[in-house]
Amino acid sequence: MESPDTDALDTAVHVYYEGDDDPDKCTARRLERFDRAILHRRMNAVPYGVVLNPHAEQALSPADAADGLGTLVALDCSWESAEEASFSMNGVHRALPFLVAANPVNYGRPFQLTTAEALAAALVIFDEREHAELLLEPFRWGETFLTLNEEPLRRYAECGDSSEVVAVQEEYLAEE
Ligand SMILES: C[S@@+](CC[C@H](N)C(=O)[O-])C[C@H]1O[C@@H](n2cnc3c(N)ncnc32)[C@H](O)[C@@H]1O
Repeated sequence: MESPDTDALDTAVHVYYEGDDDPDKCTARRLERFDRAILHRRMNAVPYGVVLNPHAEQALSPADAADGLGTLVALDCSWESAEEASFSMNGVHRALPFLVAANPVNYGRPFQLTTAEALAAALVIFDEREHAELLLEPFRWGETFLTLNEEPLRRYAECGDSSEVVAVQEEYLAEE
């Protein structure tokens, strides 16, 4: 698999890597290996951006693309250590709306996405579908994530702000 032409990608993808999860299953390390994301092992090296934080009060929307100065940040750690206090990076913190995981560990489970799935979802919401496809290319289940969430992702990407995203999300939650 070739490295992507990074000049063609708009949003820069960064990950703060805590390294407490199973290294063989870790999606952040695979993103780094295939030049899909930049990993940081020190918190003070993480750039300012939109921080994907499941504890954030506000849902991610297309309106956040400009606030993050073209930078997306995820925290790669185990779910056990992903408590609120771990998300101390500087930036605009946002939670992803209802989406389901496609990875074999959590297939079909809502909200608890891998780092790669979360970053790809944010890119689609920021209208960077091709970038999301490239990011997920190194994963067997990558395309499945986009197919499984095709409709909600398209609808979230059409929203104007966070409250519209939450209104769309309510429809999916009501079906659960
Ligand atoms: C807790 S780590 C788990 C990583 C997993 N070990 C892996 O290999 O991908 C997943 C990260 O993806 C992002 N993420 C996942 N689900 C999210 C959601 N619903 N809202 C916001 N960010 C989310 C967060 O940055 C979170 O810390």
